[in-house]
Amino acid sequence: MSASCATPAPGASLPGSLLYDAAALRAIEAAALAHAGEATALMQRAGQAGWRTLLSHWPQARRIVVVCGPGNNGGDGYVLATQALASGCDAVVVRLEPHAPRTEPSRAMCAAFEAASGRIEAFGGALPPADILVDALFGIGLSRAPDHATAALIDAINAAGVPVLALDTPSGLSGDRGSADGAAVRATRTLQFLAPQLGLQTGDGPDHAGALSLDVLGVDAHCFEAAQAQARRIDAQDLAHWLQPRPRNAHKGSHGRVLCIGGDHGTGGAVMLAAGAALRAGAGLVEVATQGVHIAPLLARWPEAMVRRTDNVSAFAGALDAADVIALGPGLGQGSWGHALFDETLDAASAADTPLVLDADALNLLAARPRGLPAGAVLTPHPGEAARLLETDTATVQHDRPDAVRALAARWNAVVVLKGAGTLVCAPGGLPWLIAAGNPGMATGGMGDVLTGVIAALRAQGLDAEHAAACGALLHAVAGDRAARTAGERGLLPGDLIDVLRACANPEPHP
Ligand SMILES: NC(=O)C1=CN([C@@H]2O[C@H](COP(=O)(O)OP(=O)(O)OC[C@H]3O[C@@H](n4cnc5c(N)ncnc54)[C@H](O)[C@@H]3O)[C@@H](O)[C@H]2O)[C@@H](O)CC1
Ligand SMILES: Nc1ncnc2c1ncn2[C@@H]1O[C@H](COP(=O)(O)OP(=O)(O)O)[C@@H](O)[C@H]1O
Ligand SMILES: [K+]
Repeated sequence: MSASCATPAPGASLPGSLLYDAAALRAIEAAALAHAGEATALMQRAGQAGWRTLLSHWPQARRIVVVCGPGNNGGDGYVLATQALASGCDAVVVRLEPHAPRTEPSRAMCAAFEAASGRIEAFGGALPPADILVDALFGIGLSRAPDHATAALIDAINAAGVPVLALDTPSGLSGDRGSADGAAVRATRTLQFLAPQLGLQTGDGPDHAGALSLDVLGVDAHCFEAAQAQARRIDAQDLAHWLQPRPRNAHKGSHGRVLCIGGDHGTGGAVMLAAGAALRAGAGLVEVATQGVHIAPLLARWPEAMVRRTDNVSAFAGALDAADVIALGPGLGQGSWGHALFDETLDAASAADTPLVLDADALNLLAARPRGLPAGAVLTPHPGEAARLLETDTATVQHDRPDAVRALAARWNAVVVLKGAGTLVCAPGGLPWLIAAGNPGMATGGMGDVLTGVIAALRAQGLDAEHAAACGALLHAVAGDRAARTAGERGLLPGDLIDVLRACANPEPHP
């Protein structure tokens, strides 16, 4: 195979930044306390950072209502409320009766607030009038679903119709998993402390966390060495890491040959989308094996593609042999035609060690008839397909997306792209990648087919399976964002992404 995109050498620096879970944050906190001493000092810094964030985003706010919980997250809230009072604002703390402070530092911060004549109100079903609400109910110490009374308080925050600034975590959301077991605050902005949490950026995380800020609370960089990262976050800036300018001496053979297989009767568009995306993402040659009826429309749209009619399987054996990468699944269906192509393709790819990208019905067929995959296969399930591949249900996958993607990669010994808000990409035993791009306009039929073509094209251009999947999911999401910028998210079509793929696949090189 060719190499017009290069996988970084082992040991080379990787793009992006690290994301953590609560256990890692506790480890950072412990390291920080071992050096900086007082827990109250960190809490002071957290509350002050909260106040600075509030002032910079809502400088006009005068009536500030801080909802405090029983732990140290509540302690941060008392510090913020005390700062607000000192700045001449009207600051009120609201809490549930059982949520009086339970930790030493939060008791001290509550006492300081009261000593500054701060007012504490018990929540009786309605919140006082406010210009902004501060959510200091629970942070990383959330240990169970909120009970009835707490859920009523969270509902009141969400119904208040004013901006909500969450401290550390939107209360009720798991910052580890990106899901909530019950009521959860929907914040306008979340100020994270010490290090960013993975759960705020995948699944339900983005809808609950809103915009994200981070304050490292002045903690020394070496304290982060104690923490085990949970994911590596990449965004549009990171595309240039993989998509560097091509060598001037390149030829079409340098960029690999992709074979897209799929498109049973009624779903021919899927394989056309995959093929078009593979072309626009830079594959040197794209061949399509599909039902004969789709060939004319396919060539009308993509005359650059080569086509193979596969009314019977033996008709495309030569294409299987010639391919550098095979993308199997878009529009494949689960009928006898799809079954036969699935078996034939997996047999051929296993015998020749040809890289595979499996999507859609190829994943459903795989789940129904499990078999080993050739090394370096990429699977691109949405949560429903992921559930079938894990023999569970979609809700269980979405309840803990980081766990699901790791389990899928281990179960199938393949690189897995778990699609949806905050797409996660994981190689067996590896650190997942979090794709910090994409938008709900992409929740339209056919978007996944485009992703399949993009990943296959990058694989054909020389990236290894993990990097082709990570870079491909990122490129696809960045194209989705670029296409949405022109006319909005609603009505965004897979073809709109293909139209902008080329512009996104040629980023300015980093200086
Ligand atoms: N990690 C750090 O270094 C720092 C932590 N700070 C703050 O401290 C927070 C963590 O503090 P804690 O460990 O005290 O945890 P939290 O304040 O997040 O919550 C734990 C408390 O809430 C209770 N609780 C948990 N789930 C509940 C539920 N569903 N219903 C009712 N009660 C529930 C627990 O029993 C415990 O009393 C962080 O999120 C952050 O806001 C900051 O003060 C500064 C530094
Ligand atoms: N809310 C969202 N935020 C970001 N990306 C999304 C969102 N919804 C869908 N997408 C992306 O759009 C694509 C949809 O793929 P898929 O569900 O397989 O669609 P289809 O099977 O119709 O082609 C995936 O890449 C997914 O990550
Ligand atoms: K909170």
